[in-house]
Formats: sequence, structure tokens, C-alpha cells
Amino acid sequence: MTTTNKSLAQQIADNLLQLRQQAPLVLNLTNYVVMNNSANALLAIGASPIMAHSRCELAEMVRICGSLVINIGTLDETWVDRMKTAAQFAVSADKPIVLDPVGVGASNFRNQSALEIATIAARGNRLIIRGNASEIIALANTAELTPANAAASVKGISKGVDATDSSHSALQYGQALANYFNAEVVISGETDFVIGKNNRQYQLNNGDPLMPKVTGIGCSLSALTGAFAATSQQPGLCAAAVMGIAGQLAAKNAKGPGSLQMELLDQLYSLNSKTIEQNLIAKNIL
Ligand SMILES: Nc1ncnc2c1ncn2[C@@H]1O[C@H](COP(=O)(O)OP(=O)(O)O)[C@@H](O)[C@H]1O
Ligand SMILES: Cc1ncsc1CCOP(=O)(O)O
Ligand SMILES: [Mg+2]
Repeated sequence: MTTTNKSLAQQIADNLLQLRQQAPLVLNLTNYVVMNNSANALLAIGASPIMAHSRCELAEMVRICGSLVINIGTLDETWVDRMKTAAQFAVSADKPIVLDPVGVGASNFRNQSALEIATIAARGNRLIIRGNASEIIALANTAELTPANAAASVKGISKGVDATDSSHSALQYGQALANYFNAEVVISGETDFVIGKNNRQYQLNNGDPLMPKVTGIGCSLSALTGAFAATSQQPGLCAAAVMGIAGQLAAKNAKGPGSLQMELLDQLYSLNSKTIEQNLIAKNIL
């Protein structure tokens, strides 16, 4: 069977196998809240995490990593400077970069910093932006990309790090960002949208409403996107699928947010082609 004839589930399962065989090193400049969740999610899926942000080692770290994940969740002036430096190194080394614009929409500092980092990271044409609906809308607005046909109800004002908009209402904004930065864009929420390159767009309806009750699951999704970016051509689709399916299966066994967090790692670890085939709810919408 050729790749194009394979079902989406088979493609995702193949990419997961490849990720586990290659165990890519994912360099994370991420926030203090989620360093542990993100590292554990990467290990559970089969990747190898490193969290590092010193200027003294960034050049070497970028050289040996398979991908770079930049997450601005607990940014300050020093971190933003490091993130720009890391992005520049990754562009020079032709490494994929994932940007998680955590909390964009909540402050002008976040808006401007995310835009500046994205502008640098996009120079390598290997940028993936993964955010919730409000972050995606706010980042597009900051870049003055407001689509003419966007719904009037759209706010793009993050309630801190949480979304107040639906991912459906962010779709036009995500597409505008994808065009502007020549980037892949993943919008997460009750429904996930993946705006890929080459006119590919996917809608995924896995997941569980308990997932946003645990901090750092969106950040872990961005970290997993980094792992797939190092090893496959469909990073956004694969990461959204495995996180959605693992979250959904984890929620079946969980009593609440505490056990969901633990179950999620176990489900990421044991995900296989059968569970992907049985549970994936995804379609190509373009
Ligand atoms: N209401 C929901 N129903 C099902 N899955 C959800 C829901 N909200 C979020 N998710 C899932 O949780 C994960 C993180 O998404 P999200 O909460 O949007 O990120 P963030 O934490 O960055 O705001 C994604 O896999 C997404 O599909
Ligand atoms: C609560 C919080 N505050 C700053 S970063 C962060 C974690 C956000 O994680 P996620 O976007 O995955 O919910
Ligand atoms: Mg987030």
C-alpha cells in the first residue's frame, strides 16, 4: 500500500513507530509550570527530552537536537532573548521549531514577544505554531492578519492561559497565520484543527473535557509536536491525534484531574496502531 492510499490512522501509526525507533532529542525552552509534564509526555511517547536555556550551551544543544520547542508560558526579558537566540540557531541549523504562544492575548508583552519569536523562527520555513483558539486569534491580530470574513463574536482574549474562544472561530485566523509565516498551525480545543502545508487541513474530535482541567496538557501537545517534527512529515496531525486519543482513553480510567495526569502518561506509552485505528476521529477537510 502506498502512503497516499493508507488511512489517516495507518499513517499516524507508522509515524509513531518511526518516532519510537528514532527517539529524537527534543530541546525545550519551556515554562516553569510544565517542565515536568512535558518531559514525561515526551518520554512516554518514546522521545528524549531536554530542558535547557543557558546562553552558554544553546548553540551546542540546538546542534544535537532533532527539534526545538519554544513555549513562552513564564516569559521574562531574559527568556525572550534566549528564545530568539535559540530560534536563530535552529534556523541556521535547519531544525524544525514549534512555538507555543502561551497566554498570548493576555498581555502586550506576550503578544509582541510571540510575534518577534515567530518572525525569527519562520525564516527557516520549518515553523509550527500550536496554541489554543484565543492564542491563535490574538497572535494573528498582533500580526494585523485579521481575516475579513472572521466571525464578529471572536475575541482572542485569553483568560490567562485558557481559551475563551472556540477552535472553529479561530480557523480563519489560523489559516492567515499559516499563510503569513509559511507555517503549520495547530489549533487545539474541543475540536482540534491542523492547518498543514500543501493545502492540507484536518479536523480531529478526540480528547475529553477533563483535559483542560490539568495544567500543561496543551504544552505537552506542543512538545509532542516537536517530537513528530523531528521524525515525520505530518507533525501537527500526529501529535494532535496521539494526544487526543491518549487523553480520551485516560479519561475513561480517571477519577478526576489528578488521576487523568497519571493515566495520560500510561496511555501515551501504550498507544499502538490498534488503539489508533479503533479510536481516531479525524478527517481531511480540504
Ligand atoms: N473540551 C474538550 N474536549 C475534548 N478535548 C479537549 C477539550 N479541551 C481541550 N481538549 C484537548 O486537550 C488538549 C490541550 O488542548 P487545549 O486545552 O486547547 O490547550 P491549552 O492547554 O494550550 O489551552 C488537546 O489535545 C485538546 O484536543
Ligand atoms: C498555568 C500557566 N501559567 C503560565 S504557563 C502555564 C501552563 C499552561 O499550560 P497549558 O497551556 O498546557 O494549559
Ligand atoms: Mg497552552
